[in-house]
Amino acid sequence: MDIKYLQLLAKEYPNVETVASEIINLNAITCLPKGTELFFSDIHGEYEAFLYQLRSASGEIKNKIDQEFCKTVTEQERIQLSRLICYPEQVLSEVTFSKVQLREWKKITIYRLVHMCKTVSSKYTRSKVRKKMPKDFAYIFDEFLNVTDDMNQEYYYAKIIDTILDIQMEDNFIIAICELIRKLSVDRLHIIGDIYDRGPRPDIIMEELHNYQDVDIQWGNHDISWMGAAAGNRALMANVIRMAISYNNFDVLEDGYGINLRALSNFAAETYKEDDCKQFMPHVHDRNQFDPVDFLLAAKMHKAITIIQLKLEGQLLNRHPEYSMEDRRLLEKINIEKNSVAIDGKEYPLIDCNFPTVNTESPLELSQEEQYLMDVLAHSFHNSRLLHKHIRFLYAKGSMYKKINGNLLYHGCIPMTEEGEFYPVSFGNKDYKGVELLDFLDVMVNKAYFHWDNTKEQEEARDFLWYLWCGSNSPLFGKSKLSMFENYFIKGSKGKTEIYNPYFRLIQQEEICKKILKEFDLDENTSHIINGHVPVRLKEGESPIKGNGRLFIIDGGLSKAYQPKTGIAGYTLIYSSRHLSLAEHKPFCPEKEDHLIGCAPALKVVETMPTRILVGDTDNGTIIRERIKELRILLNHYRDGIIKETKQK
Ligand SMILES: O=P(O)(O)OC[C@H]1O[C@](O)(COP(=O)(O)O)[C@@H](O)[C@@H]1O
Ligand SMILES: [Mn+2]
Repeated sequence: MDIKYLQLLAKEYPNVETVASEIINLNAITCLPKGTELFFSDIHGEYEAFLYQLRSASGEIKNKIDQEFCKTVTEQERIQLSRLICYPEQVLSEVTFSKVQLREWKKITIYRLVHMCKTVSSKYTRSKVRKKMPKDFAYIFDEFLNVTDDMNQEYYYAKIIDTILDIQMEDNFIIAICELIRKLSVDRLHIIGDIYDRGPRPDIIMEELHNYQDVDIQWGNHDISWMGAAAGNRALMANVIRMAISYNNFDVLEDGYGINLRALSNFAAETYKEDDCKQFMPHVHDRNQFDPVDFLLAAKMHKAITIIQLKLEGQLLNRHPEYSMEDRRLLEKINIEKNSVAIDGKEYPLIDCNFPTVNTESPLELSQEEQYLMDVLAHSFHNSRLLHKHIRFLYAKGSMYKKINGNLLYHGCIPMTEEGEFYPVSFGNKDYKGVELLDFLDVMVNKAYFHWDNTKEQEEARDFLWYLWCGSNSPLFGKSKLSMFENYFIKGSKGKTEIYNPYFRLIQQEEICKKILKEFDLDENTSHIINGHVPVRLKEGESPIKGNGRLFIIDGGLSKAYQPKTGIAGYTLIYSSRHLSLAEHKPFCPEKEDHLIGCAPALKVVETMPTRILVGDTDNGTIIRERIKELRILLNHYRDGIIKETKQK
């Protein structure tokens, strides 16, 4: 081993005693049960439901409360305790007792919370628990968690609680301990893409994730679309604005990210003055808390930005014949005299033929006003601090795929041929497929945002994010086309079908799932693939479990817009030291008083581990063993006098 590396290590562990105690500590950690991992996908801006599922650890907290207190505490009180752990500020503000009763209630509540905290921390080392503790109460928590049943200790414990109440710090204490219980209930969070679009406030979700310690994200097509918009791709800027307006989500744009929509609003009101914009009515009414927008004006803005997007996409496709998507330059395929459009060789009548800004000579050219309003929007995207904070976070924690503890996570698919071979996708002069394809795309995604030199290469990478959003060979999209134009302008369902990549059919076969796992260098007999992207239509008898349990699709429709299709409100996957379970969520209805009672997910164990999984069996266990090896070498170097010890005072 490199002596220079050992000398660096010696700075952290300067003598035999410090090395020895770290070796003992690390060995002990490998024998603890592995922490619980929670998997989410396709959150789609539904911040209320997501925050509840995250804070309740997908029902795990209530289960633990039931296990601990089912014999001594009523169901009603157990529900109240779980609600308190999720939303302490709110529950504390709601309790109505007399002064004496309130003190009693708070005292008992603190005892119960401390008990819960001990239960959920039992899997971790003291040091790990300390790291998760809110700083303000760290000392008291430490005392509580390590108190024994000895009589004097009990007295000491009661004294601390009385003092907390006497000095009126109990609410702060309760809020802090609830946060600690939540943090200890989930060791690691995996987000398998699509945080953005459709639902009202993805920015609030991003803020919550930003404050979370251990999280990884696998980018979804909707996330990539926002990343591209933030990187400066104007077609994607138009796309994210169009999606937001189509769901009447002005708050995320204006209040959340400070995007200035005034130029768009003025332009739309003027240009589409005589147009009822029927095809462009937002899907949702009354959504915005801040500055609600007139519904008809929203429809006009929606149409205005859609036309701009179609122009910008056409221009982008002109720059990139290699995408082989000329057939998507649909504004050029409109026949104004006949009021029709040619798609895939067929003529379809248009249901909306009012295109006041489209110049038939050069349909893809922006009018002067459109150009101006795009400049205004681009300026906002460039300068939104919060947007860039969130996008940087997506980059820092995100990737095209992740391998972790025997699971392979990615949002959409690995493009395949009908025969089940990895589909080769050409970029430049090279073909990429399988794992190589995803690795290559990861580099491209990073280039698009982080190379600030505005070279042609970066421009290409930025345009490429648009391809990842909707290109047929994009693993994040995985469909033959995105029928945006067709959905707005063609009547009925003809010509609108988006055909899924063969992957989505082939994954029913265990052999195909095993082939993918092998491609990613994972054990084909024990590992799993976890995907999102395609809503699982439970209502129609579809199952989230594919390939004989080798693959899970956990997009069950957290997005409200998709719940009528799926019949439920999403899945989360929970991987504890004993089980892999699917939590099937019911729609989140905060307007109902007892919603948290009806809201508990149905839990289904999909795999029981042959023996309890320990930290030593995880990826982190491998890293720890490596570290122990290095520390042992350092220990020997101290003993042989090759490296000199520094004694601490
Ligand atoms: O239902 P919406 O929000 O109008 O969006 C429909 C579009 O969204 C997509 O499904 C892509 O989004 P997903 O990644 O969530 O599936 C397109 O294929 C489709 O055309
Ligand atoms: Mn998706």
